[in-house]
Amino acid sequence: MHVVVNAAMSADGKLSSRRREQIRISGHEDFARVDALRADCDAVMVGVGTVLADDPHLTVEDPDLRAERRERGDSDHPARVVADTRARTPPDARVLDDVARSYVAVGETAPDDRCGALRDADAHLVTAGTERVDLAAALAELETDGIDRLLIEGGGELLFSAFETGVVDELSVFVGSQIIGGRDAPTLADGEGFVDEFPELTLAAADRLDDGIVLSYTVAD
Ligand SMILES: NC(=O)C1=CN([C@@H]2O[C@H](COP(=O)(O)OP(=O)(O)OC[C@H]3O[C@@H](n4cnc5c(N)ncnc54)[C@H](OP(=O)(O)O)[C@@H]3O)[C@@H](O)[C@H]2O)C=CC1
Ligand SMILES: Nc1nc(O)c(N)c(N[C@@H]2O[C@H](COP(=O)(O)O)[C@@H](O)[C@H]2O)n1
Repeated sequence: MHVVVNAAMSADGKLSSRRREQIRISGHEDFARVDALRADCDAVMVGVGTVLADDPHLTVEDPDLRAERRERGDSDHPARVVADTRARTPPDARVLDDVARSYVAVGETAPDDRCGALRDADAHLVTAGTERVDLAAALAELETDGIDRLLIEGGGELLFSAFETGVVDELSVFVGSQIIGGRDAPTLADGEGFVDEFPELTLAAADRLDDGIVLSYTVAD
């Protein structure tokens, strides 16, 4: 599976504020770039923290991009995937609506009643890991379902795990022109943090967009 990470961060590296509410960091051009990235993927993944904070939809906005997907035999929208160990995704979350296929990756001890409620909402459950969703195992399971290209959009906890697990092939990050600040505000990679063996990136491009810049990297194996 090819895994692309995309995020938007402030000039001081924050994905949102300490209130963990969605903040518009990207401008129109960057949102259009993200829409094209989504359209190029088989699935878009976020952590349950982002679902609870933002209630995202994770679909493709541009009708032309949807038409191109149909022309190549794909559904209008990529599938949505939530990493959610304890099955906390609300069954009425937008990410579970019927416009696209939805997966929730849960842990082995996720409560049966909450898993049942997610199945009732037509979510496809993938079970992997105990303390936290085992990303490598979950992604391997998704690959058997035809997901070959995955976009992970955040938040900071999930992105750290993705880098820690070594599943990321590419990173693109829009750096906006504002300061958000806050020691508890989410950053691109939160989690425990690395103390050595830092994932190494190769800068492939730096493109000015809106009032910011998109940095595109490949990730060393
Ligand atoms: N600017 C941007 O581009 C973006 C900003 N955001 C912002 O980020 C914030 C949310 O980020 P954050 O709070 O870090 O939440 P995340 O979306 O990263 O979700 C984290 C949660 O996912 C669950 N999870 C399951 N498996 C794993 C795993 N293997 N590794 C890590 N987490 C796992 C955990 O909950 P559990 O243990 O219960 O499973 C964890 O607490 C919001 O404020 C949102 O607005 C989000 C996306 C993009
Ligand atoms: N690319 C980007 N730029 C920003 O400024 C953002 N705040 C985000 N946030 C992410 O987009 C998701 C919302 O998706 P929908 O519009 O609902 O499809 C949100 O949950 C974050 O993942 N992204």
